[in-house]
Parts: sequence; structure tokens; C-alpha cells
Amino acid sequence: MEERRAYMGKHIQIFDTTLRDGEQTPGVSLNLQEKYEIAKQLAKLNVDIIEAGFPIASRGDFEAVKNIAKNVSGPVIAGLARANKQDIEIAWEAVKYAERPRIHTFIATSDIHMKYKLKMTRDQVIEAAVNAVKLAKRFTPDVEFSAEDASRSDPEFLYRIFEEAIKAGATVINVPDTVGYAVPWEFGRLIHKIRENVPSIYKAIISVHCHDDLGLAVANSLAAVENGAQQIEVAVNGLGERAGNAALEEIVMALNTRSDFFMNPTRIETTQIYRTSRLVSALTGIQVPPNKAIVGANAFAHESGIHQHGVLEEKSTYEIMKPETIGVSTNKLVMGKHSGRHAFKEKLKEMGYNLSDEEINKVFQKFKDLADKKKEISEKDIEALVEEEVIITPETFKLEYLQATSGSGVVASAVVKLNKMGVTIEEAACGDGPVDATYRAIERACGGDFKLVDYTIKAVTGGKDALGEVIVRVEKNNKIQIGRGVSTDIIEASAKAYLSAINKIIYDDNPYKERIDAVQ
Ligand SMILES: CC(=O)SCCNC(=O)CCNC(=O)[C@H](O)C(C)(C)COP(=O)(O)OP(=O)(O)OC[C@H]1O[C@@H](n2cnc3c(N)ncnc32)[C@H](O)[C@@H]1OP(=O)(O)O
Ligand SMILES: CC(C)C(=O)C(=O)O
Ligand SMILES: [Mg+2]
Repeated sequence: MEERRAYMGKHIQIFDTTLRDGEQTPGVSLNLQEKYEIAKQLAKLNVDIIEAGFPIASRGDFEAVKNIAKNVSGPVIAGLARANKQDIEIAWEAVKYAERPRIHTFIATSDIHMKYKLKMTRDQVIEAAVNAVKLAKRFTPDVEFSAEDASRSDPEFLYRIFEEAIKAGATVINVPDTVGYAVPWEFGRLIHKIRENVPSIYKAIISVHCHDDLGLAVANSLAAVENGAQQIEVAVNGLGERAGNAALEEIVMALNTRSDFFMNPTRIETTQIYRTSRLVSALTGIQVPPNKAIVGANAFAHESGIHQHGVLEEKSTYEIMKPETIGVSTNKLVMGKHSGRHAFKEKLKEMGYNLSDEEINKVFQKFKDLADKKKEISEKDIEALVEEEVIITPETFKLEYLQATSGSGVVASAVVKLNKMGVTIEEAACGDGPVDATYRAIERACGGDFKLVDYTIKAVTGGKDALGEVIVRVEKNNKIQIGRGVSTDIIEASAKAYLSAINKIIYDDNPYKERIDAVQ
């Protein structure tokens, strides 16, 4: 208790790694524009640090980090680097434009990693870490050092390398449970021991980075907070390598809901949590399971009679958090065909969107089109429309016309007309069902060798006239892009999703892309 009191009042820093470790989720690949959209939303969420990427990993990663550093203000912008000169110099070239740049350098400290992967002795690893921190420090005062696989490292060696890293200038010491092996009591004790055994630790912030291989990432992070960790590394929706990282929304809401127990608050704007989760899910194509804590569709649903009765009498019988706290509105004001621009604008504002007039006009037009097909428009529908509008994909091919025919005992067929820079291309095809026929016709019209890797469809709301949301993964030359489409017609939603993935592939292959970005 005494110890906990010592940390009272200091806020817990939320280090978001959705754009770096989160992007290491198998099957996820975000382009420059998508990373920028997520980074802007993370700034609205008020995270303390955005780890924008690993600049040495690819030209695309470098450009994305640089773009975020230049254009996103508020949070510290960090770039990851191995403990070597080239990684650190390139990370700096990318993050140096930020108001507050951070270089995050790492090297593994467990015997397994040092022997088999790095093929380095303990002394060599210490030397590399110290040189890396010193070099990074020449560029920026804000340097984070991570001991990869810390939870499986010899604690005595960890104390030694952390002490040396701090003496070399590290301001944040990160303790990763890289393979999600730790259990909470053990991990908490490790943080406690680091505080006791690293003499210079008072000069640095202790951070933790937990993976979810045993489903313990959040529990381990909270155990670390209990023992003095002041920064938690997280990813939205728990994305990340293998089973993922500690989920941002779970950590934040645990600290927020149990503020009677955890005495340190975060600075997160919790009403932006739900929107951030939706955006990340739409752009990564990784759906949030309905039973996911905080942001899952069922997180605030009460199914059984006894629970419903309790909630009707008094919400706190079964609700420990209010949906409004994470930005899920319970306001039932529905919009429809006769709603005007003012009411729509007001609704968007109330839902927490901050759109330009041009964006509002575009979404309003889509809203009116939808209102012609659907009687009542819910907030979920509006969210889907906003996401479709705000997530811009450069459109080489635009869908002009689609007709698909199917039925029992008939061969499905489709006709599509695509507009490519003012020229209409028309193609038809037969297929195994209307979606297959449509996709074959689109492939013919686009003239590419595209492979559909994954297709999912879900209804945005209930009812027969619900918006259908289709998410696809499309591959060409070993590169995968995600596409998303929404429409009350699921064949049209499927076509839009396929085309958006194809457009991204074409954009990605375009050697003049940087010029196009500059013009846009
Ligand atoms: C725990 C984590 O999440 S770490 C981050 C993981 N993220 C990524 O790997 C991002 C994607 N990776 C990549 O694009 C590539 O792996 C790159 C560009 C980073 C490196 O590519 P390559 O130079 O071809 O090396 P490759 O990936 O095959 O091997 C890694 C090399 O880095 C070394 N290395 C690994 N970690 C470190 C470190 N922290 N510090 C210094 N060297 C390291 C390895 O020993 C190996 O060295 P070697 O080439 O001399 O044998
Ligand atoms: C780079 C480090 C912090 C990492 O992602 C890990 O160890 O899991
Ligand atoms: Mg990690």
C-alpha cells in the first residue's frame, strides 16, 4: 500500500504500438494514408506516445513514419530501431520532424535469443545497447531502450544492462514480455526487483510491453503498474505479433473503472475509444469478436431475463461501465429520409466526429441515398458511411454499374461497368454464385491477376434492410491489400470491397505514387 501511495497522482503513459507491433498481426498491411488516419485518431484519443513504425523495415514504413511525424501533433512520435547505427540513423531521419521525437532501440537479453539469434555474448549485447542509446541520444533527448524477451532473461543481467542503458542516456526502460510467457505475480515482482536493483532507475520511466500468448497481457501490464511501471505499451483491439499485445481499451478502462484501486489515471479521452476501435478494425480488416471486452458488440448487451430485469430497475446492477464513457451513444434520436443537413451535422457532432464541410457534404449525400432504401438510419449506419468516406483509397477504377443474376438452377452471371479515368470498361462473366461472377467480371475489366484470399460479410445493424459490410483480402505478387465496401445490396458491397482492394494494389505498384500523394 505504501508503495502504491508513492506513485499516486502520476499519470500512466499510454504508448500505442498499433502502427508498429499491431501491424505485425499476420495478414495486416496498412498503407501511408491508412496509417495517417489511424495516427490522427490516436491523437484525438490523446495517447501519450504513438510508435509510428519501424523505419528501416521498408521504404513504405519509413515514409509513413515521416508523414506522421510531420503532420500529427500532440503525442510523442516514436520510431523503432535495432541496436545498430543504420537503424538508428534511419529512425531519426523519419521521426525528426515530430514536435517531440523518440527513438526506441532494442536488443534481446535472454540467453536463448543471445545464443541462437544474435550469436552474441552478454558483454557484446551490453556494448551494442550502450552504443545504440548513445547514438540515439545524439539525435534526441527522448530515448527508449527495450530488453527484448526480458521476462525470460537472467534478472541480474537485466539489472546490469538497464543500469548501463540509463547511464548512456535512456529515459525510458522497457520490459517486454515478448513471448507472453510471464504470469502476473512473477511479472509484477520483476518490475519491483528492477526498481530495487537498478541504482539509476529513478532517472528513467519504467515501461512494459506484454504479449497475449497465454491471455495474460492485460493482467501482466496491470501487475506491473501495481509495482511502479509508469508506461504501458498497448495496441488497439489487442492487435500485434501472434496473439497480440495488451489491448489499449482494456488497459485504459481497467485503470479508469477501478480508479479506487489503481491510483494513477491515464490521459486518454475515453469517449474516443469505440471510434478508434472501429477505425482500426475497418482499416486492418481484423474484425472485433462480439464478446471482446469493452469494444465487442455484446460488451454492453444484456441477454438473460434476470439481467435485463436488474438493468431496467438500476443499470449498475449489471453494468460496471457506462457505454457513453467509451463513446457508444445510447441516444435513440433516429435519422431518416426527411432529416435535413443541420440535424445531420448536429448528429455527427454529437457522435464525436469532427469533419470538414466537404466531408460532411459527401457523407450527407450518402446518407440521403441510404435513406431512400432504409426507413430508419441508426448511428451504426452513420458510422459505416463516415468510415467509407473518410477512408480514402485512390480510385483508379470506379464502379459505374453492376447487374448480377442468380437463382436455383441457373448459372449466376454478372455485368459490370467500371470507369477508369473517364473511360468506361464493360465486362461480363459467369460464376459459382453472384459474388464469384461479379469478381470474375471485375478481374476481366481491371486486367490483373488478383487472388481473393479472404471474404467476410456482416450486417451493420439488424433488419432486412440493414447495411451489409464486406471485408476482403486480395493478393497480387505476394502482397495483400484489404478492401471494404458497404451497401444495402450485399453484391454491390462485395464489388466495392473487391475494387477498393484492387485500387490499393494498383496504387501501391505505382512508381509515381509519391507525386500523386503530394498532389492530393
Ligand atoms: C520483438 C519484435 O517485435 S522486433 C520487431 C519485429 N519487426 C520486424 O521484424 C519488422 C519487419 N522486418 C524486416 O523487414 C526485416 O527483418 C528487417 C528489415 C528489420 C531486417 O532484415 P534483414 O537485414 O534481411 O535481416 P533478418 O530479418 O533476416 O535478420 C535479422 C538480423 O538482425 C539482427 N538483429 C535482430 N534483432 C536485433 C537487434 N535488436 N539489434 C541488432 N541486431 C538485431 C539478427 O541477428 C539478424 O542479423 P544477421 O543478418 O547479421 O544475421
Ligand atoms: C520491440 C519490442 C519492444 C517488442 O515488440 C517485443 O519485445 O515484443
Ligand atoms: Mg512486441
